Amino acid sequence: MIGGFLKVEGIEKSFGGNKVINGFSLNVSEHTLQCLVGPNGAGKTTTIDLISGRQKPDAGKVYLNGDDITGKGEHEISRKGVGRKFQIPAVLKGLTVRENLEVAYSREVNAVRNIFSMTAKGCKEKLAEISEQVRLTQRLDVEAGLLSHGETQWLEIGMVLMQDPAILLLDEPVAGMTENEIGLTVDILNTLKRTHTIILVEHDMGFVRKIADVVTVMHMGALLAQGSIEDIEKDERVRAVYLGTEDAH
Ligand SMILES: Nc1ncnc2c1ncn2[C@@H]1O[C@H](COP(=O)(O)OP(=O)(O)OP(=O)(O)O)[C@@H](O)[C@H]1O
Repeated sequence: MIGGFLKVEGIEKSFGGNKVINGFSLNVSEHTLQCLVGPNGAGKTTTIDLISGRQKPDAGKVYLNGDDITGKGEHEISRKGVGRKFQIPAVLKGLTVRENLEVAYSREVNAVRNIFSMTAKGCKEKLAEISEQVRLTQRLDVEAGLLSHGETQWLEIGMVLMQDPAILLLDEPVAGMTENEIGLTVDILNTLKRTHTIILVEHDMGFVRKIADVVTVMHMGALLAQGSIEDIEKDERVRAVYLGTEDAH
């Protein structure tokens, strides 16, 4: 499919009379990694909330592969293939990495599953493939509570992948990681984007430069600019909103 795998059209959201998303639109093509950047309070996380169903838009539309998912519940949107990883890990610390991945697989719900993947794989095969993708093959029998911060984040990505998402939403996945872990995350994401569609909220432009196919800049709940990282870094309007903030590195 060319373009428009996820379409957000003119969404709006207010909290207590304060309009934080103001007619924002987004168009994400299949098998691309699109980074959502912008200064603090620009509305990035709220946008992810509106796509994933955690919040409902006051106006506008959200389509996944042509299917109108606007205002639907979080679970229904998740079943339709929107996989979300939160900033705070939700792994079960007393279970091993393998068990966490198995639990994530069994959470996957009924007949609608695999709607986007033509070859439904068994849990074992899938677990082997995904643990390889998130660099945890050597750690499968380790208790999740003993993992490093970076490994915990990768396990969470793996758990979302076990549910066969059509699109993956990641909110600041490298926050708190070491340089080495960030480097490995770059490799993981650059491999994943060949087979997955990913929207990633990020502050660190150095990281964005290494992974993004398309960069979308939000400012005050609206689209400020969109393009390749080179275009974005040259854009005077983008420079102006980042000027004086520590995000611009
Ligand atoms: N549930 C909520 N209730 C009230 N205000 C909210 C709520 N969620 C977000 N906001 C406000 O909406 C605005 C946008 O917040 P949001 O978290 O989406 O921005 P962001 O671009 O992700 O910022 P950051 O980079 O700091 O995470 C902020 O002013 C925030 O305080």
